[in-house]
Amino acid sequence: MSGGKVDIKVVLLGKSYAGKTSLVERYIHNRFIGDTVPYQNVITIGAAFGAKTVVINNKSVVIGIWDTAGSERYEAMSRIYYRGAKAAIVCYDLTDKSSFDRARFWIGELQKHEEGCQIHLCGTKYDLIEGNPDLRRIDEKETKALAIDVRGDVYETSSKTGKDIDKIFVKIASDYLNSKRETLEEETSDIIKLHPSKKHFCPACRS
Ligand SMILES: Nc1nc2c(ncn2[C@@H]2O[C@H](COP(=O)(O)OP(=O)(O)OP(=O)(O)O)[C@@H](O)[C@H]2O)c(=O)[nH]1
Repeated sequence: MSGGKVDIKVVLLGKSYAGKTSLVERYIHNRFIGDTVPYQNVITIGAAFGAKTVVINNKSVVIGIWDTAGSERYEAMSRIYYRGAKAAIVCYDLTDKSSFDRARFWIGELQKHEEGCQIHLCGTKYDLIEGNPDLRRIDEKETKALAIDVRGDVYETSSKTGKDIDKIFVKIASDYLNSKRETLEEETSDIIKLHPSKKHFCPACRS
């Protein structure tokens, strides 16, 4: 997709190496480049943009995804990219405790500056802990508590296997459609209040 209208802006935030680019690659192109390309060749500089159309109940939603650079060197730039985002996927590597601290940092930023942005928590690299639970460094209870705190969802994904990646974007698209429907319903009820039916004011009808 190129040059088309985007319905909803989504931003990915998180520590460098947390797996943000891999998540977008899996979602948009259904591929995992990790096994074939050395990490130095895929490190994000600034930010990257991609888009995908989701269809829910015959309704299309174009999701525009900003994949920000995790390196602290680009922190100021990442702030520019989350402006106006309707949803944020805050990523942390399930095998790296420090990546969760960084996720908390980004959540604090969003809460301070982007009130209207729905936050989703995303633990990455689930495939690594699946066969070896000892590698898990981030407690599920802690992430669930944080998700309740931010009124968002928490996902544990793998870009290698594709686990739960589509789910995040389907949820974001459904939330968008629901909020659009609610707005339409509110507008319709305002119109009805402003323009009550003529019948109500018809003297002949009162008799
Ligand atoms: N096993 C496994 N490795 C992953 C997964 N996701 C990402 N990786 C690896 O983790 C490393 C970092 O992934 P990236 O997607 O480049 O991380 P990033 O968050 O975009 O990093 P920056 O661009 O520096 O912000 C790469 O070597 C990936 O192959 C996953 O689900 N499973």
